[in-house]
Amino acid sequence: MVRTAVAFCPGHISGYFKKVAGETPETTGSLGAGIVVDEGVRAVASAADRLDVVIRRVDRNGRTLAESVGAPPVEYLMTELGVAARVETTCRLPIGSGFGLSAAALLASATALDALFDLGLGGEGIAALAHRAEVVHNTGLGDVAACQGGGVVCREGPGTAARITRVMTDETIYALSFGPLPTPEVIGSPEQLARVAAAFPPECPRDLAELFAFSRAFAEKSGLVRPEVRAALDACDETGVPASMTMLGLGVFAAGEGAGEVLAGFGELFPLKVAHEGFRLVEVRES
Ligand SMILES: Nc1ncnc2c1ncn2[C@@H]1O[C@H](COP(=O)(O)OP(=O)(O)OP(=O)(O)O)[C@@H](O)[C@H]1O
Ligand SMILES: CC(C)(CO)[C@@H](O)C(=O)[O-]
Repeated sequence: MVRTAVAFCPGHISGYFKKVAGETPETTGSLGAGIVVDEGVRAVASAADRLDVVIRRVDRNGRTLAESVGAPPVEYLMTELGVAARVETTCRLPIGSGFGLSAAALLASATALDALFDLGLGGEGIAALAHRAEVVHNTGLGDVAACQGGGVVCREGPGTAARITRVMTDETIYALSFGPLPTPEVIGSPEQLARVAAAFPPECPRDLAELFAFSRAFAEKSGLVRPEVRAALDACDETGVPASMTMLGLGVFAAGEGAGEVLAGFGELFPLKVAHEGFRLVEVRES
């Protein structure tokens, strides 16, 4: 009999953020706001005699578009937990493009490993471990905290135990990606982080409209907007579509009437719904 555990975690589009450097990974993270979206990462874990991670990106029909082996943050989870497993992750959205997939992969993988080995971590323990893995590997700051639940989220403190407010909406979010913007290059640069901090809006958005307004002002002031993103943002401005840049990726997210039509002209469009819940166990099966 082979026992496998399956878990899922939604992705997170960060609209704006400010790094908070604490004494420990647990007290390090970010303040900011974004949208937890219904596309994310599915992880399947099964016991193995060595650490084995396979990453798959698939199309809408489940056909494999790309596959790679190895993921240091996920391997870190297993080392910290003292377990060996094969973890296969699957996602539809592009990795490294501002959809928070490293965090989603960590939360889904940790949830699956916890269930596979009956570790009894609990939701808070899983989130704390995943957050530590992100911070240690410089692959994110606030996405794990955000993906503990759904909604339009505002994080008011660093780490997974800080205050987070969530506003639900049924609006469709349209996103597209022109390619990756390596997260470590930005959050590992004191100069870039200083510009980000100077651009940070201190208040939480009360609704989706304010999230776009605050995010766009942040994107412009932070100096992170690249030419390909600029062109798509200009097109949205011309048609009155609220839009901003996905942090941290070369991408755009928008909503409202005409958003899909405007962005479709720039590349592969990802229509997304706002997730109503965060990471979760899907099933444990013996076969
Ligand atoms: N789907 C995945 N499955 C397993 N590991 C992943 C996955 N996505 C990312 N990772 C791991 O996290 C590392 C950093 O990913 P990265 O932060 O660039 O992606 P992202 O989170 O999608 O981007 P962003 O932080 O801009 O939202 C990758 O090099 C990989 O090791
Ligand atoms: C730094 C970041 C934008 C990377 O996705 C995100 O982790 C956040 O909002 O803290």
